[in-house]
Amino acid sequence: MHIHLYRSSLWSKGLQVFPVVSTCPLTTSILRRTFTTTRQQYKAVPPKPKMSTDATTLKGQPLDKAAFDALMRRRMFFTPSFEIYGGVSGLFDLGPPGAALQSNLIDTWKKHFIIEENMLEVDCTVLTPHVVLKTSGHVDKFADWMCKDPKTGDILRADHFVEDVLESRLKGDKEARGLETQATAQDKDPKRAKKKGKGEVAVKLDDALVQEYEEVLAKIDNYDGDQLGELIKKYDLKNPKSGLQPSPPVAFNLMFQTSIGPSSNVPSYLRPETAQGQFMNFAKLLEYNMGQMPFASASIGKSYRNEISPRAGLLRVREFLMAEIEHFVDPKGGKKHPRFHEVEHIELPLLDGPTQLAGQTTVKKIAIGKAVQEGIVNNETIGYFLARISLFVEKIGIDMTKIRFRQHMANEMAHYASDCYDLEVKCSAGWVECVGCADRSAYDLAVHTKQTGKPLVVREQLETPEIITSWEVDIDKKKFGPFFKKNAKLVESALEATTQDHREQIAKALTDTGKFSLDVPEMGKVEVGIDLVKVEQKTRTENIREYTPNVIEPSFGIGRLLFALCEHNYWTRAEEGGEETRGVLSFPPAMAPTKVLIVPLSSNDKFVPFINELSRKLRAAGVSCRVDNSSASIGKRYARNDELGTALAVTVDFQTLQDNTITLRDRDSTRQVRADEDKVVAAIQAVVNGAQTWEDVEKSLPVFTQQES
Ligand SMILES: Nc1ncnc2c1ncn2[C@@H]1O[C@H](COP(=O)(O)OP(=O)(O)OP(=O)(O)O)[C@@H](O)[C@H]1O
Repeated sequence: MHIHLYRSSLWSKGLQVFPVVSTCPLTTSILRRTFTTTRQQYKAVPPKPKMSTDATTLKGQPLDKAAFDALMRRRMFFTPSFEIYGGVSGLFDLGPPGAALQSNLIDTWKKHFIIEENMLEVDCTVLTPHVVLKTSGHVDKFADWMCKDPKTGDILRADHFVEDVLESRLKGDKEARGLETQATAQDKDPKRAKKKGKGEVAVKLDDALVQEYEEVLAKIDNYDGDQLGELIKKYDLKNPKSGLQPSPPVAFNLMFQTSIGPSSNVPSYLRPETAQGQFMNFAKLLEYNMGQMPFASASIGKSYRNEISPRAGLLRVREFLMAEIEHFVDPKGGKKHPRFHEVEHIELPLLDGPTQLAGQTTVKKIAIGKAVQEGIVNNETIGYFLARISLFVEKIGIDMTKIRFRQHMANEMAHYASDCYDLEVKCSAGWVECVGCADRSAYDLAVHTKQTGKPLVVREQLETPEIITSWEVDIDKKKFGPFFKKNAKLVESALEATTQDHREQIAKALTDTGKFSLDVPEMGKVEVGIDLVKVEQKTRTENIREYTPNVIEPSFGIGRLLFALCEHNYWTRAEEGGEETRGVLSFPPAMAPTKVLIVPLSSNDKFVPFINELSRKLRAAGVSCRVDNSSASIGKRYARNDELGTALAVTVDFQTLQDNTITLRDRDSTRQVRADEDKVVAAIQAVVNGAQTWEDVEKSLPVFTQQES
């Protein structure tokens, strides 16, 4: 979650733009596992210690990252795009289970947000003209800091570079201290122990320096380019590849530029977020909503960012799916939310800005109602969405002990935002921002209104009329038109878009000098005389209140959630006393890529009509199923599907042909029940739609015991 800092801290700075091309074929490692075992013998076992990392699996085992990654590739959850040509860094395709998991995630998202909150879903274009993104500030300011290795030419994202080197030094310090303790305990010379470390990796640091590094890392998102440059110099941070300090950080704009049409004269970009399309349609959406406020629009679609250093699989890529909500709210009255009372009791793990500024990462568990009351969260609407985000990630199966809501620090926050909390999820790659939830204030609607002269505002009938005093622009059309000729409309639009403060300044300039200077976006500075325009303060009675709504924006990265979901639901089991372990992905049934595996005992033709009929019934019930009639043993077929996260398995055997009974197996416990086909189909439906758990099924249908080998 480093981009916001640099992007936001660049809002007021000039940028240099560097093209970055990076290709990096991804290696594929495949772990083959074979086993024969019985269902009673399965149990969670830790993987071989040499492969362990700090991260843990669903069952608290140390995460065997290599085995997890191999499973993701082997079962084709996702795969590098264009791999037969060597791949392109930061581009991935989803395979069948990954695509199905993504569909289920989106489906749950739509139900949880769009349907539950009556949001207005839109689907806007990816291609976005230059003027839109220039106005929104992205052309000038949507950038990260990058530096270059003077010898190897490596392009490094500056904050990642600082972070990586400091973390590696801290790791080395820990190792050196560990070795020292070990050596002291064994009454050996600690210096000898230290030598066991590799270069920088096992060097003991001063206690004060350790504290300094930890403080820098705690607020790594809070530094701008100059400050990152200073850190590189101060701590003499070197690229391990060359042993040299990289060049001072410069800003790199992350948008992909293109042009629309054959003449290439309409510059445009691939959108870096879906939000702008929603803002473009604000006035029509408000009308569609019959002028009623508050309301929210929502959009699911691809966004594109030319990331400096894509890494960690799906976590930082150059093309990704976003699900974004723009909730439009009246800024008057503290941005209350009509349904806040429904969520105010929900406790959320919050890491607020002041805690981070103090160099700490302590999370406070606090009811969202209290957090809003105490001002830890700025307003009810943002609080409401934080709670709803938390309920959503719980529903899809994220491990709730591995989440936190981290507030942006003042420097990190975009200048238009009054508050911003990210949902961060702990993965093997550390804490990863999966959802941003920002209060974008009136910024976007106001800048687009100013640029286009189209009022993106709400007009509200007032119960009691208001007496308003305001600065009004009075144009002498007879002189104005002939004076500005074809540019008259442009100058008039720029005048109409001026704020009250600006008009007051114009009035003063007219009184003092008889003229004023006006910025017209398409023309630059234009001088206007008092003979053409007057600006005076007038008083009127208003029956209508006009305001620009504020926007609260929950913004979800679907790929990051998908990856976190896989990691959090992964664990391994093995036969008792055996060496072999196998992966299981324990997704909640509603998220499972395939709900049911159908396994005929053998390839005997007699099973075919029954299997066809069972598949038809399951499909008719809206339950996805796959038949595995391969020649592998039943145990192997189950194992393959445990790795795919398939929630349930039905076995069809010779007894089925006699009495129409089938067995139903639960992926997580490997336990089975046996009952009449219709009863099993009903149980499957109940488990998949969340009406029953496996325990409920075992209470209502006879338990069945059989070997899985
Ligand atoms: N390069 C990326 N790859 C995958 N997902 C991304 C990427 N950039 C952003 N996202 C997702 O989109 C969401 C909203 O985008 P936002 O602009 O808030 O991210 P960000 O703060 O720029 O992220 P980061 O700081 O990690 O680059 C993020 O929470 C994240 O889930």
